[in-house]
Amino acid sequence: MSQSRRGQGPLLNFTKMHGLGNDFMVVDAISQPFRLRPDTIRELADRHFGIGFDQLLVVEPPGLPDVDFRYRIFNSDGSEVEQCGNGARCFARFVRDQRLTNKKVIRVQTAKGVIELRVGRAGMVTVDMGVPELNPPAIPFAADRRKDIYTVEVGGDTVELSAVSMGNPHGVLLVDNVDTAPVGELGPRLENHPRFPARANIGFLQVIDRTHARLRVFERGSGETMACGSGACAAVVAGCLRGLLDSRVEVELKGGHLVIEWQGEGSPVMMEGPTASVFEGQLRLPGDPSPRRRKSARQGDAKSGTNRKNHRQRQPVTSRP
Ligand SMILES: N[C@H](CCC[C@H](N)C(=O)O)C(=O)O
Repeated sequence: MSQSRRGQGPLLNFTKMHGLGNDFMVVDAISQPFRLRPDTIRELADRHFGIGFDQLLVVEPPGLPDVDFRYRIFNSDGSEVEQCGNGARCFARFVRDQRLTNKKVIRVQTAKGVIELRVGRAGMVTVDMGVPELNPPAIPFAADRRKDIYTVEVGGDTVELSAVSMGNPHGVLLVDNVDTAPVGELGPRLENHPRFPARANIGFLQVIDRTHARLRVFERGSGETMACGSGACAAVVAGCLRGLLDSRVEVELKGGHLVIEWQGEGSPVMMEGPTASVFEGQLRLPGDPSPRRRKSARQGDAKSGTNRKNHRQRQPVTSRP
């Protein structure tokens, strides 16, 4: 955290967790006030100057009658997103470790719908990731009609990919060998391709046989990660649509294996995998302006709007009242 931003604010308790090396800072925003600006999230995500994580996961009180918690997800670039599969498994373990619930079936509200987390033995968690969305406008992906395989022009090359939403957008390419796939070169170009107006997570899928696959994912807002749960789900959907995979697939990612099941269109994708809790920490957040400065700022605002720039500052991320 930059020297000038060193915290004078409140202490924030957090837990560092991962799902197959896809790592998270997890915050209970029920038992403690939570307020982080996107630029602070970026600083905390830095693996040299901050805590270091792929995503920040926030536990909030439920916003709907039939759910247990609200689940918010922020990429390391500070962007808030709709879904994180590996994070959902860690979320389930976190809320039980923190005694926020003793349920083994936990319903959580995400930005794109409700998902169900089932806690198993030895840190294993199964997630009902919901029904994949294949209609281009809902992904979102620019196409005149829905196809199983799209042709996309990128930087003078033509690639074929499938487009799937698991609540978050994914493009999935078929490759002969993930070890030699152009993840670093094609990943960022497709992540930011204009046909993905909300950007996208880009999966590179190698089919071993009808029940085994290998996958690397260049994630939207975080770059290549050791594993991507929603990416594994999207990749199995894409492989099934292409007639290459059966309904139950073991997906090998850099950080380990997930089991993905999908019975076909209209049915939910089920993901099973491990969770790990690494350490607990405390962080002193950047202080707000001192009461005196804050008062003068208010006066400034009240007086002449001289602090108008303050109104333009991007709103901090705060837990819902
Ligand atoms: N980068 C993703 C969010 C995290 C997804 C991934 N970590 C997972 O396990 O699903 C996005 O912007 O949609």
